[in-house]
Amino acid sequence: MDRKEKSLTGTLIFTVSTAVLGSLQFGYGIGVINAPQKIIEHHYARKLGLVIMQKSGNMTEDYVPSTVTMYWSLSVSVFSIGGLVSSLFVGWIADKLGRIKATMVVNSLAVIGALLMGLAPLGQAHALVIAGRLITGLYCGLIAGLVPIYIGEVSPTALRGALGTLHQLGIVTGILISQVVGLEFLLGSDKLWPVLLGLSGVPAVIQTVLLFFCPESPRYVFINLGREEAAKSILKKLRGDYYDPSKDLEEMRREKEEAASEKKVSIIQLFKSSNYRQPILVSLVLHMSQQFSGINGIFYYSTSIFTKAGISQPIYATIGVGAVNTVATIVSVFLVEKAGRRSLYIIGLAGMCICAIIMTIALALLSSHAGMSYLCMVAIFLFVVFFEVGPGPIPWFIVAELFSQGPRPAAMAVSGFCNWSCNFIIGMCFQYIADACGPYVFIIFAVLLLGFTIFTYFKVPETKGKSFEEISAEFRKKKHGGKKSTEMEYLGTSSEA
Ligand SMILES: OC[C@H]1O[C@](O)(CO)[C@@H](O)[C@@H]1O
Repeated sequence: MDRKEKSLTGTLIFTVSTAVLGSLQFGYGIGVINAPQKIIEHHYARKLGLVIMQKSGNMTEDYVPSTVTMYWSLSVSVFSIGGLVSSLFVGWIADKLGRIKATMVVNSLAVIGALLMGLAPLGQAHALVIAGRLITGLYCGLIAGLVPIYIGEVSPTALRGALGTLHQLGIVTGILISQVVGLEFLLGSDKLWPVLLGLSGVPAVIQTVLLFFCPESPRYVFINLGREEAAKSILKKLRGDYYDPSKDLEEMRREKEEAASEKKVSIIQLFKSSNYRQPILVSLVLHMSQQFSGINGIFYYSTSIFTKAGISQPIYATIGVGAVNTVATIVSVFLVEKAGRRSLYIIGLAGMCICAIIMTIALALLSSHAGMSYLCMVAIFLFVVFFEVGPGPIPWFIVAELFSQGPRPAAMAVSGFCNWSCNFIIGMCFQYIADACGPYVFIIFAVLLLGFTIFTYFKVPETKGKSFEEISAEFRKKKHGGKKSTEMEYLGTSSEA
């Protein structure tokens, strides 16, 4: 491997750090709504003129009227609906405006959403928060696709996985920040919750300013716009003055020629063409496995799971989950270029499967055996660690690796849509399944995780350290010469880089 290919230049670090401000905001949007639930529900009730305290005997008890619960549920879930809808437009906006301008335009949604939520107490709070969450969701659906596309296209091959993992690191850091600042004695109070929700627009403003100093994706400039000289000077900026970009340019030139015969690939063509059938299947199953691993069962309901498991300070245990999640993702940044995507994915899923079984045993024996609450807590922490080893970060960037410039944006859109849909399903159903299955809820995820592990073993290719061209060349070779055909045949000639 060319040593220079691995070197991180100041411009590359600056560019990728600017991009992941979008991921940070996505994470903040996921996490921010958990802690202040009670406080905001009370605010809605007061504004709506509904009584929220009830006297029972000598005690005054909390009572949340069903209208308030309905508005609250909507405030939470409308975010995913926004993400689900907008994720389908990622490809269109990324190609229409380019990666940088698209991100700038999309940032305006983040600011509008934040303003609506931050100013909610001045009007009909519930309506403004719901509208703000919807617009923030629309923003997140787009940014969750734009960031990995852009990072994948500016990164050198040898660092594509490590830098791609930074998207997930941004997400988990955003979740952790929102958990901490959402504590009641910080911003999760009756007075400051609008600031807590409104803060979500700040990274978008900072990012928009910084983006003026970031180069456009060289692949977009060359392959989509046909400006070879401009792409060359961007590559020199990103890789350093002494870097010889001829190899990259040659690779892009071939990809451009292919793209010319291939034309733009729409979402429908992605499903129709047999060339894309296998990679789109792998992409969708990976995103499904990320969400149906049950990770958000933990993230959305950890406080109630910890309470059931008998942990005394559940809120802090939840923040502990956020912290462990962040540390594990940092470790993953360093592992992904060493161990490879495929092996980390298999280890991650299999590890989560074992943890889900341990969690089930611990929850089932909770009342009869001392110490089970600690076993349960350890299993939850390890479940999260295994998630961030592979299933957390990899689906976001491997889709960009499995497709060339033509179908990449459409593939990202469909995969993002799949991720949001599965996330929404878990968010809506987990509590009902947990109520129905009691301590056995995680058995369902253990079974799914086993299935996903087997699928990964047989179907997911290794992409570490390979250029798009190398990947497809290797598989063409295997297709024609090897005894055993491999799953990578599907990259086919027309989807090559
Ligand atoms: O770190 C956990 C978080 O990561 C995601 O899967 C995104 O990659 C979220 O859905 C989840 O809340």
